[in-house]
Amino acid sequence: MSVSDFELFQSWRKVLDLCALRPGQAVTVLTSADTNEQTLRCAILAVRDKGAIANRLDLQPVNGGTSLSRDPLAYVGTTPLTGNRPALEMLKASDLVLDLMTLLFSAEQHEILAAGGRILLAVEPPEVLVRLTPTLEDRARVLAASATLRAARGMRVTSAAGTDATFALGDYPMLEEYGFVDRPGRWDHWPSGFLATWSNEGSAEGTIVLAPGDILLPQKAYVTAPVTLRLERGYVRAIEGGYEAGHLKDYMDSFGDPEVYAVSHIGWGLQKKAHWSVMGFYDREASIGMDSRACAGNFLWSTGPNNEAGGTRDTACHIDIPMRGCTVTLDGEAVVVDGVLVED
Ligand SMILES: O=c1ccc(O)c[nH]1
Repeated sequence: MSVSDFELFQSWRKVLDLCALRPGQAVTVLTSADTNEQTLRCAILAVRDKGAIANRLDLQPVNGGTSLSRDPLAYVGTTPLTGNRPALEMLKASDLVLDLMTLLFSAEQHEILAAGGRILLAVEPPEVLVRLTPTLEDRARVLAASATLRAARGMRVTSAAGTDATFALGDYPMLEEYGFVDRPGRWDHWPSGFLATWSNEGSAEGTIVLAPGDILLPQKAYVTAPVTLRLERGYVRAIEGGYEAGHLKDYMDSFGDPEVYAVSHIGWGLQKKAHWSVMGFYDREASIGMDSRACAGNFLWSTGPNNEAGGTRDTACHIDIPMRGCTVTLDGEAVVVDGVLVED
């Protein structure tokens, strides 16, 4: 059900406080055809309430006639900023960009961050934003886990369903998502609360078995029967199973790009306010499924691009796969056991 403007305004104010937005700074709210009007309205009110400048940059949508899904994370890499230098320069000149459109996995996002910009993505429904308003405790939990992951040289994931996969670590930076952007050059996503990195190129090996209840995004599907993915030398080399395996393969093959089968970011959920069940209550297009990506104790892995981590692979197909009931170890030390976070 809906939240009031006042509730969403209050959440925006908390988030902008956590972003250390100061009076007189320039904020650009980036919008397009699918931007939620209430989120936009309350964001601008909160920016003005902080005494900052509130600009809006509305761009024409792209990819709609190419993508097979309306989910903004289903077709990544090209955005309304691609080839749009005037718009890019406005965002690079802003102290804070509130992305209500979705720039994730784009070269333009990197150019803005490299110029010292800050970008906060916020495209979930207003009630999800309010329910998952970030806190300093979320940041503390993500950064503590990040210190452990940064020091690790290997990740192993196992499950009762038959998953046993290994990934070498160390070549890529951390993807620390806690819901606000507290320093220049940082991107984050509200709502979130998870940690990831990329496995060293060519190192992902083993078998991942999706068990009933594991999730495919952007399909927004809980798989109902086992789907087995064979990993060799950093790529998914085979997808075995029933209808859901075929549907996943058909969708990935539709891009006509072998790079879609590369293993992308790997990590685990740390958000205790996020719930596995939420996706089942939403129409497929009503949410991008951040509860599934962030809920504490999941193993979240993905396929496709690595440009977000400074790599050169910018394939447009990105699949996120949050799994339950996994055990995740880093150099032999467990951070998740049977789908439950190991708490210090
Ligand atoms: O916040 C996000 C969302 C999707 C993704 O693949 C990474 N981070």
